[in-house]
Amino acid sequence: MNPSTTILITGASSGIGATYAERFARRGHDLVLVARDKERLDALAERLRADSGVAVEVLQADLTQAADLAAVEQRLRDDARIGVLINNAGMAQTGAFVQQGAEAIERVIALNTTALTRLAAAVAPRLAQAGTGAIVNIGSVVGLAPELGMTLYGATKAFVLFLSQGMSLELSPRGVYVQAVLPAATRTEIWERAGMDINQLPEVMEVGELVDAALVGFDRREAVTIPPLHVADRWDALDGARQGLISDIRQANAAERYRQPIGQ
Ligand SMILES: NC(=O)C1=CN([C@@H]2O[C@H](COP(=O)(O)OP(=O)(O)OC[C@H]3O[C@@H](n4cnc5c(N)ncnc54)[C@H](OP(=O)(O)O)[C@@H]3O)[C@@H](O)[C@H]2O)C=CC1
Ligand SMILES: N[C@@H](C=O)C(=O)O
Repeated sequence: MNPSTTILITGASSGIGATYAERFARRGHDLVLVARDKERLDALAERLRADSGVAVEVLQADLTQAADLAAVEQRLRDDARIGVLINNAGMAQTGAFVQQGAEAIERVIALNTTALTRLAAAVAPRLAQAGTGAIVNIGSVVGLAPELGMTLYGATKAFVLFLSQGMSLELSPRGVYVQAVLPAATRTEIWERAGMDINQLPEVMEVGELVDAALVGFDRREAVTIPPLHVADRWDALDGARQGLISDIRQANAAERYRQPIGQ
């Protein structure tokens, strides 16, 4: 990737986003860092400028707020230097589905799906026009596993995977790389913010290991990168089975098992 490409990272004030910022700064890229906590963003920006000599701009935004989201969209549309979007900002949710209140539902969907989709949609036409660039969407293995007990959060992450796969099919022929990254439990603040104790989890990946693995997938131009999945064939088999369904599910007549017996 051209080192003059600027990378815009959402959720850059901590965890996975801050680690992406550090790694891309080391690669010599200028950065635009987006999150709500300006003090933390400023401190990170100052450190990255000093350590790596790159230009780092801070864009304070609450991506669940219309005006802030619109400002980041505008920046992605207008700034031709930005060639990569790391669509990372997200929040988790705890509790059973029946315990979710309207406000919490709105917030998690607004951040994990609406903002992510709108930012991708803001930058994609310009990248497609230029025939280059990349969009990285951070999903989660929870989006593959309703059994993990995070129904609402997992649903937003299933959305991220579907969106990324569709975007990849549409945009890769136009020169734009789209990657879905699916971490499993990773040591960041997301757990505490959602009121969960990370120490209760059996397996937790360190954030540096997660982002470095995601970047190996990025450099290989993988469409879906699942750092904790050791046997890559398992994903290939799952996705292959899904693709195998496509011709089967496009039928004009209901399947035999759904037909009413004649006379009833
Ligand atoms: N850690 C894990 O176990 C896993 C994480 N993920 C995903 O990784 C992504 C990053 O999370 P992670 O680094 O773990 O968690 P963190 O809580 O450390 O980071 C979340 C980031 O999102 C920002 N953010 C939160 N709310 C908003 C908002 N309303 N507007 C703008 N920015 C916001 C936070 O900054 P600020 O508070 O300053 O706004 C912070 O920079 C998320 O999408 C998450 O779902 C996926 C699988 C596993
Ligand atoms: N962020 C985690 C849940 O809170 C996950 O996706 O595993």
